[in-house]
Amino acid sequence: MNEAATEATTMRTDAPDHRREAWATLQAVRDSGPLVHSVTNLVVTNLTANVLLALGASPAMVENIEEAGELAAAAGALVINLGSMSAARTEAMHAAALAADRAGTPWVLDPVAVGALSYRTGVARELLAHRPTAIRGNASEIASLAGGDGGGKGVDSTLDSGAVLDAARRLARDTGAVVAVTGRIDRVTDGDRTLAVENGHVLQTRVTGMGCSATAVIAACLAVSGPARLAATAYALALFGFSAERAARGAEGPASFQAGLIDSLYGLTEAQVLAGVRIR
Ligand SMILES: Nc1ncnc2c1ncn2[C@@H]1O[C@H](COP(=O)(O)OP(=O)(O)OP(=O)(O)O)[C@@H](O)[C@H]1O
Ligand SMILES: Cc1ncsc1CCO
Ligand SMILES: [Mg+2]
Repeated sequence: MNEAATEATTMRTDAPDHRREAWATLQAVRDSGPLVHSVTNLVVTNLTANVLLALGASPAMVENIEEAGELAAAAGALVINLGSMSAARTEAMHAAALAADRAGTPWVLDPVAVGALSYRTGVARELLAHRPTAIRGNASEIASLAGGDGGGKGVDSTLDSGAVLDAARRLARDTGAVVAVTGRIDRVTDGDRTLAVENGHVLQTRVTGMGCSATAVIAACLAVSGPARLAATAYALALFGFSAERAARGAEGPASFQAGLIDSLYGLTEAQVLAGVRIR
């Protein structure tokens, strides 16, 4: 065998089979039904709970200071989403993230509109002290959280995910978190390795809370994944994006698309995942 052929064989042998692993991750969520605790925003709470149920996880939205830490310690994973802020929610976010870190509960930060609004930008930076397992945001949010000028229009991005890859890698190295930048192509990095997830549909930009729901799916996958956190984050985004592609085929517009996405996640089969997941 010549050198090039040997290398190709080695690469094939060493490369994880992302499609099979993505299916195994979905099966693990369905089998174990992890409890996913969310401190999230007022817009997306119901959608996020229904996405998690369709996936096979068990959602609980608890955001009062008296209970947030207790649940975070007991849960399989935690989401902290900055979409709706108040002094009381900030306190509950800190209590939940602190408890998760102490208990070893994987937790995911969704830095909604960070960069666009200064109060929550400060809160997001403080929350990093509780060592998030993953951070998922759009390109403007991730660039801003990494310390740059990310722009942003309220909760929407004004940048492309590919344009902020260096910032994402830096944020991952600085925090120890897996960083996922979503957009047409999702980029997932641990600061060293980077995966690109090519699943998704443009209709996702016409329904609120698609990013927030993607964050919750990441949390559910991290609850069952063990140490392979970079891959689990990419699988979550691929499963969610592929479900969106399937839903878009039968949709008449954003409303039927949203309903179809929940149905599509619920019904995903092994054959569909093996044919549809696109990660490189
Ligand atoms: N142009 C696009 N084509 C395909 N998929 C997309 C596109 N834009 C976003 N997505 C997908 O939509 C989901 C949400 O990503 P997005 O970056 O829009 O999040 P977000 O801005 O945080 O959303 P929100 O704040 O409304 O929850 C991801 O799964 C992503 O892959
Ligand atoms: C529209 C909106 N406003 C605050 S949070 C949210 C949901 C999408 O991030
Ligand atoms: Mg968002």
